[in-house]
Amino acid sequence: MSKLKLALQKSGRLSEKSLKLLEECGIKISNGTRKLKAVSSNFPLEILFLRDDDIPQYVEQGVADIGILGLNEVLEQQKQIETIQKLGFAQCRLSLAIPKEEGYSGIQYFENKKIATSYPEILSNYFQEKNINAQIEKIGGSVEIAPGIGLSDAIFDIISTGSTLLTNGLKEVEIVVESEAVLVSNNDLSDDKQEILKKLLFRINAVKAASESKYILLNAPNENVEKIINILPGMKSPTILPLAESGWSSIHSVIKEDQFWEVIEKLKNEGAQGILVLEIEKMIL
Ligand SMILES: Nc1ncnc2c1ncn2[C@@H]1O[C@H](COP(=O)(O)OP(=O)(O)OP(=O)(O)O)[C@@H](O)[C@H]1O
Ligand SMILES: O=P(O)(O)OC[C@H]1O[C@H](OP(=O)(O)OP(=O)(O)O)[C@H](O)[C@@H]1O
Ligand SMILES: [Mg+2]
Repeated sequence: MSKLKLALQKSGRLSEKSLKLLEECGIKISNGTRKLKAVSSNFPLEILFLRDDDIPQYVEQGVADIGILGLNEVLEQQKQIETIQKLGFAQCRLSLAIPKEEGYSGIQYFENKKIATSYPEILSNYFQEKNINAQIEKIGGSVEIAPGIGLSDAIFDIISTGSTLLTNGLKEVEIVVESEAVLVSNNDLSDDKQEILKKLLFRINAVKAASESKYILLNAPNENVEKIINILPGMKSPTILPLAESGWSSIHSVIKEDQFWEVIEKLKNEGAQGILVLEIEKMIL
């Protein structure tokens, strides 16, 4: 039976979380992660550990069938591969940043300026779109240091917390790309490999949905149940069970992580008590 070949970053920002995702999908990797190749003992998957920059090329050529890497790298390399799923980790953005003491009134600032970046393709496309003529200086890393040493006027690089910018006396002025880890695939997978990919995606989606949601239980006086149900979005509709104490009900539902605090606030205002919030391990929609 054929195996699906998955390329992961060998070591770096994506490695640990990529392996954790596989683990949460119930996929065991038998011979450790130190080697450059590993196989799963309970899923038809073979794993190749590579530099993340090499993944698009290997997936395009079919050396690997699928891969996990940052959307930023996928967009920069423009290979003939398909981006099939956002994975919800390694969130960052590709932004333009300038020395913090400089005034900034808009994208025209960059006209005739020199910008250091490891993402020249994305940046030159962006400037072309905005009709800006600028000089792009490609460098491999430590981009934030470039203005400070007189190599460039500005930078275009990855920002997450902004602390690297701060340390180097820079400020973010334009967000160009919002990025996160994605799953990419070769364009011509065989039918049996597509079947395996479908099974893998089913598991990934269950893990992802669960991590984006919480299970909520609360008690409420019966006369407020109607109002509370309207606040809870839920998967279908909430479960309502009578409490031993008459006139009270227990309500169970699922809420989205990003609506969480707002929903809790409203529930309390409608008389909800004993609110419990639980992690969900897997969620099959
Ligand atoms: N500060 C950050 N916060 C969140 N995600 C980040 C951050 N920095 C980078 N990333 C994401 O993680 C990916 C890998 O980053 P990393 O720094 O490990 O890459 P690398 O140095 O190119 O590694 P490699 O040695 O494999 O080529 C980036 O392409 C980006 O998508
Ligand atoms: O906004 P921040 O949270 O400070 O993150 C941004 C920094 O993170 C990445 O570098 P990383 O720390 O991975 O080191 P690297 O330059 O060796 O890749 C990126 O290249 C930025 O320099
Ligand atoms: Mg790299």
